[in-house]
Amino acid sequence: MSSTPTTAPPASAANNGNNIKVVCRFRPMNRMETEAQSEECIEVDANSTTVRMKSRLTAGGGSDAALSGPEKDGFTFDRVFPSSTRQVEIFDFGVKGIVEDVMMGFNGTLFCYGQTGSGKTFTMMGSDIENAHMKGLIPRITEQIFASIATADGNIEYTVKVSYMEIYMERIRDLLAPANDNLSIHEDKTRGVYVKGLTDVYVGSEAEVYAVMKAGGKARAISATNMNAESSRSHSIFVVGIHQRNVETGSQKSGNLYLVDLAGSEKVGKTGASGQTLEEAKKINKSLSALGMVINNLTDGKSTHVPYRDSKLTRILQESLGGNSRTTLIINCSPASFNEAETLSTLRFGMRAKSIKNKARVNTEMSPAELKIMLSKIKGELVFVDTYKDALLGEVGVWRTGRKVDEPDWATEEKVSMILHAGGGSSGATSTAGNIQTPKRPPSSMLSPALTSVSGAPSRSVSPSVFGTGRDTPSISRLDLDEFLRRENELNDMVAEKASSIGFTKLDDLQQRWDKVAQDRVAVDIELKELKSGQSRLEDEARAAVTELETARDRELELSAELEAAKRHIAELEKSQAAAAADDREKRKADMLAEMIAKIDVNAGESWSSSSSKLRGFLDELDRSSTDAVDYQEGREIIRQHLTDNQVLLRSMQERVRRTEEHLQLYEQKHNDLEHLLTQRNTSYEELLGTSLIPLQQGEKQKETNLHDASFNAQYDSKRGLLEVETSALRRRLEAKDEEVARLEDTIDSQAASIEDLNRILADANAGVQNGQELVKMTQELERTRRAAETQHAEFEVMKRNLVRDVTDRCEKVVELQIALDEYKEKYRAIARATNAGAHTKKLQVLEYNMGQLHEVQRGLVNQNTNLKRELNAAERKLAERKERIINLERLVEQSEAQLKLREADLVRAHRDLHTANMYSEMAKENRITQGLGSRIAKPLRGGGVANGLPNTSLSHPAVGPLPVNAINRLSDESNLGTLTLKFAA
Ligand SMILES: Nc1ncnc2c1ncn2[C@@H]1O[C@H](COP(=O)(O)OP(=O)(O)OP(=O)(O)O)[C@@H](O)[C@H]1O
Repeated sequence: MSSTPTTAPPASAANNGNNIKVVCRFRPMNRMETEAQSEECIEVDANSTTVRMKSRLTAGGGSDAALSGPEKDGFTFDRVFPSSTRQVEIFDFGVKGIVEDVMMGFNGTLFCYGQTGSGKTFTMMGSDIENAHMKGLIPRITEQIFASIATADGNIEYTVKVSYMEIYMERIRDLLAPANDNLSIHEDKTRGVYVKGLTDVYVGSEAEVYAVMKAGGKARAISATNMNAESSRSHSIFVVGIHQRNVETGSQKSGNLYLVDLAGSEKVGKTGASGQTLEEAKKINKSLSALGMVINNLTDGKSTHVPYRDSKLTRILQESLGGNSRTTLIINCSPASFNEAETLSTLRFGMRAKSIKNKARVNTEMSPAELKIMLSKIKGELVFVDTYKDALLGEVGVWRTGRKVDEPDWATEEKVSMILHAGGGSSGATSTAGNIQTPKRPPSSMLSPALTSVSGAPSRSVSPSVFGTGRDTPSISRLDLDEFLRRENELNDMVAEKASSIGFTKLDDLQQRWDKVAQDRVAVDIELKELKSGQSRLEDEARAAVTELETARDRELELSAELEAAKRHIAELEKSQAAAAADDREKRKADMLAEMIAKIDVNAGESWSSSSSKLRGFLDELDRSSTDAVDYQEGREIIRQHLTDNQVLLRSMQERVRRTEEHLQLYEQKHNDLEHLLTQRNTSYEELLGTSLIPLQQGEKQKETNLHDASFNAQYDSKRGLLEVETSALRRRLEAKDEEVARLEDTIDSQAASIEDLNRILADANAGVQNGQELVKMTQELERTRRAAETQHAEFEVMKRNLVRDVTDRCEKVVELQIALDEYKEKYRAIARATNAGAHTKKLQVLEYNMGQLHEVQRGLVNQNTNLKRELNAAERKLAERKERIINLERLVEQSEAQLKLREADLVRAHRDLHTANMYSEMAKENRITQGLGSRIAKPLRGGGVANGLPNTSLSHPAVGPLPVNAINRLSDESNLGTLTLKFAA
């Protein structure tokens, strides 16, 4: 029986032609996106077919003008489902039609594409198969299939089989027999592309399908990434094959439904993939780019080659993309701005895929009767064509001989048809299935004008599943094609065998590596322990050093404070010493001055004061004598006495005047000397000027002379200025002295005058003792004298004060000099004392030395600490490397263990299969098959509807009788299959 695809339009193609149906689904924002405070970056149109990106990321420049195509107008799909969409809505819109098509004998594909964590698995499987709301598309598809069977024509017998595989790291793994992890892809004319050796499990109910799904799901490669706690690391493909046979006519149809959950494309930076997950990510991204390339080449209208063979995924999906399949693509996206770039890329992928055109056909196999009818029909057509051709050739032959064929004799289809009917030939239309007649060619005499026989049969079109697109190898002949496919399959087998044998050899290697790894691990553990103890020792040392350092720092701080206090104390002492010294200095100065002045007054001051006081006493007495009646005799004695005193005073004054005059003379002398010196200088200058003029007149060395002259003049001027200043100062002092002398002379004169007056008064007193009137006169005279004496006294006081001030100034200077000398002496003594290192200095020195020592210790400790830290870092680095190595080794060990477990499971399963097979072969031999058919045995289900289309509540098995419920118990013991809802008639 041959399979003949027919070209009836599929149910789901009503609105969509043969294009792939693309729906877009957005999931709700997840926790990571909410935490990143992402915003919704998309907006869906009211008609739910177009989605726009809100941001300007969609174009390079960002302005609206820079945008074009879908980036500007939005991405339009068959339907866009927002985040709030329920699973059932997706199913109703995107999937139901495909299942109907598959039930009609079409191939169907449903696949989910999108970035990692975008909800592909959620869409395909759902979060809970048993939850009516949360279950995904595959469970719903399963339900629909069995529901369809339940309502199908009772003459139709269905068999449903499922298989489950994944493409992990570019290897095809049978999820129902995970040990088969490197299956090869084959292709032949009738089956198209298929995976050789993939386990098929016949199922009779949804529960059985779920059990298979669960069993296979457990074997899937899943890892946790930053983006998804359960990220699929492989492309999974669940295949449901539905075969139907009309028990009356014997015609058969079959459709395969591919349910593909692609692994998510991922940016490794975001997912944080490393090590194994990084390798997986690379393979995933590679196969997804191959998928992208296939879609590009299918849709760009230019490419002549579609690279299906570039990856296992595209090779398996070859029929689904541009081939014999009804296909729905669900693109899953995140609505969050956090994943904007990925969403945009997914939308672009969906847009491209939308323009892929498929050529879906019903895969039907006719019954022998139908084939016979068709054969006879074709044969009749063949006879007609041959006859018509012969007639035409005959006519052509006539024309070629140059004769004419009249129009009524021209060969036409009608005539040929009439001739055939007249001759009893059949076009096949009259044949029946039971009585097929081969149409006979009419005798050539019936054909005009001459017939020649040329025969040929139309060739079968090339298998659409392989070359349906006419793109891959358009010119290849059928024989070449068969040879090519045969060879390719052989090679694929060889490759798979080789890979498996390598796998087994690897097992031994792995065992050895495991042993080595275990040994390494022990060594590493020991090393690790040593390192850890070394690390803790270092840490202890570091801690001790830190404590020591801290103590040293504290001590240093204490000492610093002590030093500061000592310095402060010294400064205060110095300050108070300086203040005391200043006080002392002032005091000493005052004392010395007083002493000096006292010395000076001993001679002059005292005599002046006593003379002054005596004079005052005399004057007082005079006053008294003017009022009281005084004894003239006594008065005369007193006056004489005063006179004598005054004469003594006068002599001393005269002596002083003489000394002053000597001084003056000395000054005069000095002045004259200076004047003389000045004159001499002037003379020498003039001489010099005279001698200097001669070379000037000679006109030679004019310049040097001028310069010399100028410098000489400058020197001279400055000297002269100095001398003049000195001279004028001397002059001023001379004048001051002159004035002083003049004043003294005046005083002396006035004193002399007063003495003369006194003498005269005395004489008068002596002469006119007896005359009272004379006494009065004398009193008046005395009064005058007294006043004059008072004036003199006052002047004398002024002079005395001036002299005293002058002397005091000089003494002050002397004293200051002496004090300075004393201070210098003291300093000298202090320096001497300092060189002897006094106790205080010693203490300071000790402190400073201690400080220096402490600094040294601190520096040492800091260095030690740095070294310790460096060592610690190195140790930690080493430790981290060891840890990483251990982790790698452990990972290797885990992988080896997993491989071993798989191999073991495989072995156990093989044993069990062998056992079961033996058992069934025994049972078959004894013709005692009553129950326990393995799930690899077909379990035909009869359509639940009656032939006239009315529903029938029982499904029947035509031959075997009641089918076992536990057909797939082998796959999942724990699955609660329940009782089959479909009945199988005996
Ligand atoms: N429409 C949705 N409603 C609610 N939760 C969803 C939806 N879509 C996805 N999720 C949740 O998001 C998480 C990731 O989804 P899922 O595992 O299906 O992503 P994925 O695309 O298959 O990722 P990967 O490619 O990494 O396998 C899951 O916890 C899932 O339950």
